[in-house]
Amino acid sequence: GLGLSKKKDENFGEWYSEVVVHSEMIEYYNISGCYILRPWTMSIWETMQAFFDAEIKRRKVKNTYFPLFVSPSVLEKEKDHIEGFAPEVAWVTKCGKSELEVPIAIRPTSETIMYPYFSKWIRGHRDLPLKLNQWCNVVRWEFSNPTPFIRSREFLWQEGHTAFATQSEADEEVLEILELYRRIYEEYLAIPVVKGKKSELEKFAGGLYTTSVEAFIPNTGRGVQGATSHCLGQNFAKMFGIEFENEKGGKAMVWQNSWAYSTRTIGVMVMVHGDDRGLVLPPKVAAIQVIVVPVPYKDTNTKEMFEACLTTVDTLTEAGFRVEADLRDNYGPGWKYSHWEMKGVPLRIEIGPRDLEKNQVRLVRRDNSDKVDIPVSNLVERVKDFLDRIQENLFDVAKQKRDASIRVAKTWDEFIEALNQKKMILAPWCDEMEVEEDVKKRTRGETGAAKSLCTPFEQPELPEGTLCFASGKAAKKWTYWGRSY
Ligand SMILES: O=C1CCCN[C@@H]1CCCn1cnc2ccccc2c1=O
Repeated sequence: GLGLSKKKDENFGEWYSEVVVHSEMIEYYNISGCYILRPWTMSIWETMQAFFDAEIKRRKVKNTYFPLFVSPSVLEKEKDHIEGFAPEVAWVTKCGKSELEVPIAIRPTSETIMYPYFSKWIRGHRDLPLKLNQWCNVVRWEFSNPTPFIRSREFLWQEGHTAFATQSEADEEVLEILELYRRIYEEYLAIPVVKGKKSELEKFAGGLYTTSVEAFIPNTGRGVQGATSHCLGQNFAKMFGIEFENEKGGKAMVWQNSWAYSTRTIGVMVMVHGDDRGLVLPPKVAAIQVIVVPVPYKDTNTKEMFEACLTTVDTLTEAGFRVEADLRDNYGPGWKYSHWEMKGVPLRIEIGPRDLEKNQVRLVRRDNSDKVDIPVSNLVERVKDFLDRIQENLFDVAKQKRDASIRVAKTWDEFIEALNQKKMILAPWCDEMEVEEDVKKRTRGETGAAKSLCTPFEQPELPEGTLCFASGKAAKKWTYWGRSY
């Protein structure tokens, strides 16, 4: 029947699995770690894609499409780039009944697929900057517990790959793209994120430095890397011989970036905003922002009521909202309320006999259940106001909960205490890699070790003499730590 059998605060993992299925976003698939993305998911993905694609096109990034398959010699071009990831690479070893001479890898990311051609296409400084992006799927055959959207063996993403003549151009773009990722989370998904730099241990090993937007799930006390924007330096240029003749006629290697966000964003949204009645969609990404439900009484004139519903749909559609009416006569209003609440539709409009008489409608908010009767004459402006308030409120509530989950820790004991209370920890750190490795060892447990999440660009004051929470050495920076997905 309708309704969730698990509560968010009691059994988060099962609550999450139920919500993504009952809201008709996901269908489980008979291969572990693979999921069917249903239209309710794809419409969210497409809304974010429309925003991001338009923004990168404004920045003269061009979309391209490279093959899914990569040969081993190319994939393993740079040992240290691939070694940590090798176990996750999926291979095609046969077709039909015959073995392939040479196995072929399925792309887990496209650096090694693209960069031989960057080398071929980039000859002179006029070929720069080269800015390409592709919207595609990637495959990483992970073995840690699969979770819809958050950790799947195949996922959709965009991967941007750019090449510049100078480091400063690359540095500038890294942060421009990171700001777009912040906007996706904060302005579309209504999720607060921290912008920062990854540690040497957590960064993309093939790159120079990694920046990221970090989200947090208060219920599980886990951080989640929301999106990444890497400066690759000249590392891949050296590997693949990507050099150009500069204005002075000399040879120089290019400076590169790569950046991505994926369908993981959607899982974070479900986790942050969902409640015990199901999904809660921010209006900006909701496929249906307003659902109109007739509330017929025993002898009501349903014809007049349905007409009022359809007129409401037309008026709001013309005003630019995504609105539908549920006029199915095989379900009652109560069933419809639960159904559309489970699917997270931000605003419901009820039209009953009394509403018809008074030429009004009832608005019901999904986020806080507020309801108000409004005259039909004010319909468009009140619906716009309600949807804007829902979008803001979802962000404000999520930010309040995230901020309440942050603890400052200056000593190891304070750190462990906060970790056990499922907090995101801001701690002064000496920035030594061995110390971070030690923290991982000392916090290893059945729910996973703590790791650094990022060093926020917004650094609080670090008084002279502040000591590292883990090593006792002189602290160099404030860094966020926590368990993570
Ligand atoms: O994040 C991004 C942004 C988009 C382009 N790629 C970079 C870095 C990807 C790092 N990575 C991540 N998993 C992998 C898994 C198998 C093989 C290689 C890799 C791998 O290189």
